[in-house]
Amino acid sequence: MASDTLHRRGLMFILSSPSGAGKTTIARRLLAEDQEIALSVSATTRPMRPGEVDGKDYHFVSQDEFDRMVEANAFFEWAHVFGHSYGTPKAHIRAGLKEGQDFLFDIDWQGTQQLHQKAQADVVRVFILPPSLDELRRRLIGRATDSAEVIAARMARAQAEISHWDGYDYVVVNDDVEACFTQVAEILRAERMRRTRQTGLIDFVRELTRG
Ligand SMILES: Nc1nc2c(ncn2[C@@H]2O[C@H](COP(=O)(O)OP(=O)(O)O)[C@@H](O)[C@H]2O)c(=O)[nH]1
Ligand SMILES: Nc1ncnc2c1ncn2[C@@H]1O[C@H](COP(=O)(O)OP(=O)(O)O)[C@@H](O)[C@H]1O
Repeated sequence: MASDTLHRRGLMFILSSPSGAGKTTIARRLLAEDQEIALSVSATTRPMRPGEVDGKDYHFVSQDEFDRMVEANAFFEWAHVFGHSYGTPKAHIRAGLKEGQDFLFDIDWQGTQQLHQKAQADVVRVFILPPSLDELRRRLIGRATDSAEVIAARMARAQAEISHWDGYDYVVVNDDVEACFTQVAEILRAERMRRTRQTGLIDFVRELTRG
């Protein structure tokens, strides 16, 4: 058996950042260019933004529906962010990981801590920083999806979110988007090669060294 065809477990690739630093941009690009990773589509109670698609970017649900999912233990983790509820549905993820499917999670630091506690060996945590707070504000304004109040609230939260940077395995500054994307893609590539994920390696090495 060639070593590059060995079976491996899927990994949980988490991207977090202060709002506006560019994680959605990087995540969409990764999903478009890498056929082996699928988005973990979160449920949220926040209103849909122009350009977003229900079921693709998020499952947009009412607060009642969200509360029912919490009751039914349907989430891996969930948290309140900017006055709305966000949660990672369990469905498909566990089975997918076993079959070698990688999942991308665009979740905040609270969700990252919870996933890491539950599935440490499968989790890779990447934090994206903006080059400056001024540039972060420019990006939030330039994105033109939020009111002035919402932008102010996101800016007010930015420093608190950045303070969680040391709870991540990798930290990447998104100054030039191409350079940032390349770094994130390289992290993913290297993490896939980790010995502990190569579940077929034990048999391969046994075969290799027999006799
Ligand atoms: N804990 C947790 N956080 C989430 C989840 N889905 C999204 N988030 C986070 O919620 C925050 C707000 O997301 P969003 O409303 O899409 O705005 P964004 O900051 O512009 O991406 C971001 O930090 C997301 O990473 C989830 O399922 N769980
Ligand atoms: N490296 C970059 N340079 C300039 N603008 C960027 C860069 N990365 C992302 N943006 C822009 O900044 C805005 C916020 O990015 P987005 O991906 O929505 O951030 P987040 O998901 O972290 O809130 C978007 O309009 C996006 O096009």
